[in-house]
Amino acid sequence: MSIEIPVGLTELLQGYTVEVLRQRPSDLVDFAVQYFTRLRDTRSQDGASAGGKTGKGVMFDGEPMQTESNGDDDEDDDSDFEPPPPSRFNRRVSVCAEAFNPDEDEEDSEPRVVHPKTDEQRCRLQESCRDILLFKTLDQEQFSEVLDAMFELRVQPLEHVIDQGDDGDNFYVIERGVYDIIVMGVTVGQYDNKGSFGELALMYNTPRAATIVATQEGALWGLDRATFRRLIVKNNYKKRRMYETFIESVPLLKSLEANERMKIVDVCGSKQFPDGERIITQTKAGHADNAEVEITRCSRGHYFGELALVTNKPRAASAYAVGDVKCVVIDVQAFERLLGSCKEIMKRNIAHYEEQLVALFGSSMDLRD
Ligand SMILES: Nc1ncnc2c1ncn2[C@@H]1O[C@@H]2COP(=O)(O)O[C@H]2[C@H]1O
Repeated sequence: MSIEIPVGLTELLQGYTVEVLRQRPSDLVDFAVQYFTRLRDTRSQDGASAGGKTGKGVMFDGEPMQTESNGDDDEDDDSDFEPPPPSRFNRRVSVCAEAFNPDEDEEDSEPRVVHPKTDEQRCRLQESCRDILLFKTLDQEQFSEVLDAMFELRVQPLEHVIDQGDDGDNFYVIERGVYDIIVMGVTVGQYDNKGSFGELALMYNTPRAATIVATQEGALWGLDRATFRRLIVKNNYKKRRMYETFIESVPLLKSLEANERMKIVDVCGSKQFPDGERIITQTKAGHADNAEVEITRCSRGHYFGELALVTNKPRAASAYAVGDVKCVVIDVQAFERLLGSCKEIMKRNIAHYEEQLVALFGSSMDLRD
């Protein structure tokens, strides 16, 4: 007898299973009722079918859980010096739950992975990696090792680069193409010709937290799990120590749990700007004569750049470095994922911005969403 599996059943059950593994509910049936009710409500609200677009709302309200090792060591066996580009169709399949402890990581003993590249490829790769925050704390030698290990990947429209629930095989940097981010069947965001994804499963040894689908033909650079862990995750460990005290002192982040703050450290990078350099550029029409007027000055522990992300509107002001400036930066997807609970605090600040504008210009701009 042949049994036909209905389209979508596997993804549906996989989504549920991933959430169970992440949240470990005490009652699986109650949890299933909540999970599927929420899924149905979200879909009917958005009027979208599975994978349909819903704008920028974030469904992901908890980070993947870090679990203890099950002692089941199924690491990739990357013993070749020049391995063929890892296949997207030959993925790690078991749910891996190793504990995160870079100091005990045995991957240090693995040989270096090198995918030879032409000069032209290396140029394109370097350009794509220029603004990748996770690479910002690498020293020159480590960065060069990362570039050596990366491999080129062409993707076709509708191709799933990552499926939610899978084990993490690679980290990806976008060279070009637009990619949907889908969580539990709902599109929660999009990468548009820049950025990177696929770090969470490799950092925390958890199943993939989202599905990533190419909406058009595109090009990516992949970095294998072993190299990612050996260089990026280990470096992040040091980064945690470096930024811990600073992040703890930022008033906005005080409402977060300590482990939530550490996740911000994991994905943040630092950027330096010389005196006078423009850090963000106003893209929203300003006041009548368009002359630039200083509204305020930010100093250590303050934040800026959040308004456009909270309101989904163009940048309402420019920011310039006064003296040499070092900023801690996170990208928009991490902002959505990790700072959701701080958004209310940020929104409260909008009233303050509006008051500043009224004081300066006699009227405010429409800053709200
Ligand atoms: N809201 C989101 N929830 C989960 N993952 C996201 C989200 N936005 C972007 N991603 C990326 O999607 C990737 C899916 O694989 P990973 O879980 O390894 O890492 C994830 C993140 O890099």
